[in-house]
Order: sequence, then C-alpha cells, then structure tokens
Amino acid sequence: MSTLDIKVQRWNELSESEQRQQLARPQQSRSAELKSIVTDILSQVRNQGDDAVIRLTQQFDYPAAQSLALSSQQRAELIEQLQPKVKQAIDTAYATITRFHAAQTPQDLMVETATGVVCESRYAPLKSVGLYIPGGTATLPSTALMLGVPAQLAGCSRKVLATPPAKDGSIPAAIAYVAELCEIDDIILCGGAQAIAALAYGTESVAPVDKIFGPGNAFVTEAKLQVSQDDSAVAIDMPAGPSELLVIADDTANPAFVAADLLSQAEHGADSQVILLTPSANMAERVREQLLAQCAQLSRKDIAAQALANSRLLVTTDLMQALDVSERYAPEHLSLQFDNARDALPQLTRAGSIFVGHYTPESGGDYATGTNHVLPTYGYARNYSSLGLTDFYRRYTVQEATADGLKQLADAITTLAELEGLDAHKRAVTIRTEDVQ
Ligand SMILES: NC(=O)c1ccc[n+]([C@@H]2O[C@H](COP(=O)([O-])OP(=O)(O)OC[C@H]3O[C@@H](n4cnc5c(N)ncnc54)[C@H](O)[C@@H]3O)[C@@H](O)[C@H]2O)c1
Ligand SMILES: N[C@H](CO)Cc1c[nH]c[nH+]1
Ligand SMILES: [Zn+2]
Repeated sequence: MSTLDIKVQRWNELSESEQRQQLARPQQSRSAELKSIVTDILSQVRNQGDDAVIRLTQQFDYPAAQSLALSSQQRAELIEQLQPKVKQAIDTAYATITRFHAAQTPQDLMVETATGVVCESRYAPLKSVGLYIPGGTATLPSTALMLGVPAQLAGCSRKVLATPPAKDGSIPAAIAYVAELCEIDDIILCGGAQAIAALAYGTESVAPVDKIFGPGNAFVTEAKLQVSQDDSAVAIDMPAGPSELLVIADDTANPAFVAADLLSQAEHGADSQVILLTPSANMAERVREQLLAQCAQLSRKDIAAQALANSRLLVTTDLMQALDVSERYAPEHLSLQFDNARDALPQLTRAGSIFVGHYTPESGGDYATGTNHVLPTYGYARNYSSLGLTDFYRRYTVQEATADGLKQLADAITTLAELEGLDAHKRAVTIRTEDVQ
C-alpha cells in the first residue's frame, strides 16, 4: 500500500480545466468499443435466444452453463443452506426497506378542472419487471432486496430476477431467500448485456418484461441504455453504474470515520470514485493517512487501491464552497460529516442519497436504513430520481366531460384547433356541441 499515492489539492489553486478534470468520472462510460461490444451481444441474443445467452454465460461466467432457469427445487435447496444469522439480517433489512417504501404508496387523484369536466391521475403497477442483481466481483443480495421489495409492494404481477452465476454455476443462498421473501416468480442465471437482452427481447425460456431495473457494470448500463432506445419498447430505471461517494467534512469530523466511508465505496470496483471536500487542510491530511492505513487491512485492498487512484482529496475555502462543488459533481452518495449538517440540506438537491451527520455511514443505506441503494451515478443525480416505489408503477390520466362540461370548453378547444389548422380536431367537438340544447 506504500505505493498508493493520494494527493491533497486546493480547489482554488486549480485552473477551470483542472477543476473539471478533478470532477470527471473515471473513463468508463460510452466508449465506441464498449458500445459495439454491447450492440453485438444484444443482436446475438435477439437472433439466437437462449443459445446465445448460454454461450455468453459460458464465456463470461460459468463455463459449464447448460440452461438459464433456476428451478424451484434448486431455489428451495439453496434456502435450506442459509445461516440463521444471515436470515435474521435479511429479515431486519426487509422490514426497514418495506416500511420506508410502503409509505411511498402513490395516491390516485381527481380534480374538477371546469364545471362538468373531471381529470384523474391514476397509478397502475407495471405488469412485468426484470430485476438485475450484479454478480461480477461481489454478489449483492442487498440489491435483490432493493428491487424486490418495491416490486412486491407495488404488486407487479410478474417479477423476473437475473443474476450471473459464479464460475461453479452457483448463486448465493441469500439471493434465493430474498427472492422467496419478495415473491419473485423466476430466477435466471445470466448476467451482463446478455441478461439485459434476454429481459428486453425475450428468449425461448424468458418472456420479455416491461421495465428493467438494477445497477451493474459498464456492460450492463450500456445494454440498458441501448435496449431503452431500440424498438423493444422496454423501459429502464436509470443509469446506475459504478459506485460513488462524496464526503464533505470539517474539523468536527472523525478522520477515521471519513476514511472508512470512502473505502466502503472504493472497494466496490476499480472504477468506483470517492471524493473528500473539506475546508480543513489538516483534516484532508489526516484522512489521507487513514486511507493508507485502513486500505491495507481490506480483503479487497487491490480493488480499493485502484479506485483510490481515481479519487480526490480537495481543500475548499469554506464549507459553502464544498457544498457548491458537490452540487456541480452530483454524487450518487453524499455524506455530510460536520456539526449541524441537517442545516445544509436545503442547498443540496443534486445527490442520489444523502447521509447526515457523524453517525450515518453510507453503508447503512446500502443495507438497512430503509432507503433504496439503487441510485443515479455518472452525474445523473442532476436529473434522475433515486429509486422508489413509484418507479414500479405507471401513472396515467383519465378525463370525463358531461355535455355541459364540453360546452364550457368548446370555444377554447375549437379556437386552438383552428390555430393549428386541424379541422378534424375542431369537428370532433362541434359535432357534439351542436347537438347540445
Ligand atoms: N449505482 C448503484 O445503485 C449500484 C448498486 C450496486 C452496485 N453498483 C455497481 O454495480 C457494479 C457491478 O459490477 P460487476 O462487474 O461486479 O457485476 P455485473 O453483474 O454488473 O457484471 C458482470 C457481468 O459483466 C459481463 N462482462 C464482464 N466482462 C465482460 C467483457 N469483457 N465483455 C462483455 N461482458 C463482460 C459478464 O456478462 C458478467 O456476467 C459495480 O460497479 C458496483 O459499483 C451500483
Ligand atoms: N453502494 C452500492 C450502491 O452504489 C450498493 C451496495 C450493495 N452492497 C453494498 N453496497
Ligand atoms: Zn456499497
């Protein structure tokens, strides 16, 4: 770890282009090569169905793969193996996540917009959803909870979970247990772009879904973006890629806590990015020392060290400037480690999820505070929402007018139709109002 070189830099001493560079995400996103690899995988699955998915699973994940589905007997056998302590932890997380998401149940509404005219906003659960659970470098049963719980609460009638098998074909018992708790209908053992293609287009053994949810690596994210733009008419939740954490800390923070949090996201993958913004040069130096010391103790120290190479320790003039820089970066996770941190919330609206105060570690939200850990990355916290219950519904509208109600609006509608030169639009109104006494 002695070779790990993390520099502390002063924000105000950087030129504009250096500042931009500091806030750039690691080279991961839509390179031409990545796009073409994914396009090729999607077309293989579209043309050859299960055969292509199995072949690609053999290539990337499980060399002896022969089929995609996990049978209900295999699911039950896996659940049998689950350790009681793990089952208990999952039950606790299932309860908190359920509590927070159930409170988000959307309400239909009806408004009389003019006398005799009512408009409604209604919600219907999506009929079939695909839930992608990453399984490349770490298996993530917690992500199965984050997707399974809202899909279950919304009442989506078909829920398909896709996750890549390990080299020996296995998946964690914990994922099977979460699938059971959340009433997942089918588990398919495949990952990457081929899993996204199977969910979007369907194969002999997987019927296509209406919307695909879940985070993943660059192949998964690119595949989601491509299928959402082609003619498959499948929707996606958001671009949720490599993990990011931005911590804002002042001298009231504990540098060991800050470093532990930064490392908790750095260990996700070499392409994760973690950033510290602090008005205190002394705090930046102490966090740097802690990062070196704590990183060396991690089982995934090599991965975390690679991520730290994309990481930044930036000294700002004051806390206000740190808040401004965070708004510019729009992190997936934002941790506020300074006293009275709650007071800063009104100025911070561009983050996937915010962790307030010294005793709210980011990993709490990853597992069990109750919030959803599927969050926009790559700066999409500027315009994408964090995953919630309403993402598992479609909102649509209804309107109904009485004969008198239509008469009330007839002038407005016919005038606007004339303005747009659309005679048939106008006639659809006048043909009715001319009959009204
Ligand atoms: N933003 C969020 O909400 C959130 C939540 C959890 C995890 N994550 C992120 O999800 C990611 C998970 O990534 P992962 O790799 O561990 O698992 P993954 O399941 O996303 O990817 C594994 C798959 O990638 C495919 N793949 C690997 N190498 C390939 C290649 N050379 N060509 C084509 N396909 C290839 C394989 O099909 C494999 O099944 C991490 O970056 C983690 O930070 C994000
Ligand atoms: N931090 C990840 C979201 O970016 C989610 C996760 C799953 N397990 C642990 N962490
Ligand atoms: Zn995490």
